[in-house]
Amino acid sequence: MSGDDVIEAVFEAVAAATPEIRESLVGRRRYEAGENPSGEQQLEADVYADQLFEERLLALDGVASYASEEREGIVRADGTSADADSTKGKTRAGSGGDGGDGDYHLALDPLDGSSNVKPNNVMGTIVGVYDEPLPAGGDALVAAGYVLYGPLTTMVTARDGRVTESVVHGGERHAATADLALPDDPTVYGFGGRVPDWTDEFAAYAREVERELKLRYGGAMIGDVSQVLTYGGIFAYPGLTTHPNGKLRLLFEGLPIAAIVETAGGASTDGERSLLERTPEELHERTPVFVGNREYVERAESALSE
Ligand SMILES: O=P(O)(O)OC[C@H]1O[C@](O)(COP(=O)(O)O)[C@@H](O)[C@@H]1O
Ligand SMILES: [Mg+2]
Ligand SMILES: [Mg+2]
Repeated sequence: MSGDDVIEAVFEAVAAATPEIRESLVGRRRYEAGENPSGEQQLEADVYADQLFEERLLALDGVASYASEEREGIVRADGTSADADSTKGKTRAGSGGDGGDGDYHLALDPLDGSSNVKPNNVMGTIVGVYDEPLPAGGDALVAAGYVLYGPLTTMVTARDGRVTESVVHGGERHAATADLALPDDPTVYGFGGRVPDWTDEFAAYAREVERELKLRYGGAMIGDVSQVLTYGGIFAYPGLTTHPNGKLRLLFEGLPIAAIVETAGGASTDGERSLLERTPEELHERTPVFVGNREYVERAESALSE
């Protein structure tokens, strides 16, 4: 199986699981299941989606391992697992012992914005396809995609320098926009974190942006980034005075979303450099995230360096 075929099979399997994910929410909307490795409350829906994707994706030829925001360690296709500590600071040479025959390693946020399930607002699924054992960096990210569970189910994928949006119906993708690009005249912004926890530098930047763009913030990164991809603008979950690395996870959220936005002609930063230049030291490492039109990303970088 060629690399392209494996990536296609991964996206196809993610799309095929979406009717079951939507259906699963009916009975799993309110029940809390524990905490994830980042110390956040998990819903039963988070756990269900994680298990479903693990099962479906590890069954694909060419997939060596699976990691997700909802579990501590990595599961390999050969049935072995590695805990998060044993992956810390690992050397990235070769893939021997990292999952058997497959060349691809998947990092998923099974349900992004799952706190939106209770109020019945949008949420997503994020997938990053890496050609090195996890935790790998932007240079090893060969494809990325997300599903948005909104009034429609849509899927956006980035690979080979192109971003495609599809409508998913009955678990199958129907191409809607073959070459998605960020609009040149940005109109929306969405910033996460409590305003009192913003740094002075970020607050000053936010004041400027507020005067130029209109607020669109829904509490699921995928929904907020979809606003930016559609209308142009900037999404940020900045470092906070209380949490300098913000909330979002580099491997599961920051890198795939940066790859999608950059491929669509936009830019990303952690405040200092493109997220795609980063390699996480740890599986669940957090990072500030800024994605959107280049002008707004560059202005964020200069505001934060003051
Ligand atoms: O509730 P807040 O602080 O606004 O945080 C919202 C952010 O948290 C997230 O929900 C975190 O993702 P998960 O739901 O996958 O943990 C992002 O999607 C979103 O951008
Ligand atoms: Mg998330
Ligand atoms: Mg999640």
